[in-house]
Amino acid sequence: MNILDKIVKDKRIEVNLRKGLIPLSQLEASVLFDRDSVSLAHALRNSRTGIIAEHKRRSPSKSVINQDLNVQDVAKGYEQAGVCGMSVLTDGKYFGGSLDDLLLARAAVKMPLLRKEFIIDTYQIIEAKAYGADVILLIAAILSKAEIKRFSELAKSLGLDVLLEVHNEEELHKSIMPSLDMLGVNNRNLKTFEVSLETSKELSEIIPDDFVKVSESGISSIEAIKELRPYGYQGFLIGENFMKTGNPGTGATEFINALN
Ligand SMILES: O=P(O)(O)OC[C@@H](O)[C@@H](O)c1c[nH]c2ccccc12
Repeated sequence: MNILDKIVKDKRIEVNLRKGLIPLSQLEASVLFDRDSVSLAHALRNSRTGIIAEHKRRSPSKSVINQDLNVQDVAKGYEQAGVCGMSVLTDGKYFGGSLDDLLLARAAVKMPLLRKEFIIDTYQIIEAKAYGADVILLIAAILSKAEIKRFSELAKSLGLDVLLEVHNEEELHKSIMPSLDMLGVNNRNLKTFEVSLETSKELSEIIPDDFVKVSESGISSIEAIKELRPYGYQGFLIGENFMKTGNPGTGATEFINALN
């Protein structure tokens, strides 16, 4: 079984347990459930730099990245750096994240927050809203076309933006629909962990212009961003390159200054 299948298998068990712990009605009664979301797609369209910075403690491909930081400090550092939004990993088993990380980041900053999660059930979208997210990620590799439609329409009805992630042409063709705001091309193959910016370049041509294009993973230099911009990318999702340092906010500031 490849790692992605394993993650999804564990996720189904986890979500079923969560549903038993916290009923939907309780999530919907959360204070944050009525909060007006802020749009990441809008921020990216109006940005000169387009950086989305991620909070990621560890990953299956890298194991430990940085376990010593405080998510609120990281969030504030990113916001001060002037990033367009922050991605918060909420998967515990493989990435060392949690919904509490999302909640704490929400308490610390006003910028758009993306719940970075393997979403396989509508329950997780209600959770995302209840814990303060503005954006959800949907991964085409683990969803059917009908699920992408149902999940993205639910997210839109809650005022959330949707970032749909693809890795190849087939996933892209299956996914194009009006209920998506942003199309992300993951430069890392989630099944093999191989990283190549060529993936973003190749798929850019077939992404319709109505979507904000985001290039994800393996971006570690200003040059990479300059290389990707001519292909129409307005968003760049960066995790490890910032998180591996003692102060991710400083890393993000240097990056943004160099791009401006
Ligand atoms: O740390 P990187 O290489 O900069 O990558 C960030 C982000 O793109 C990556 O964490 C990611 C992209 N898509 C995902 C889906 C699930 C978990 C993680 C991811």
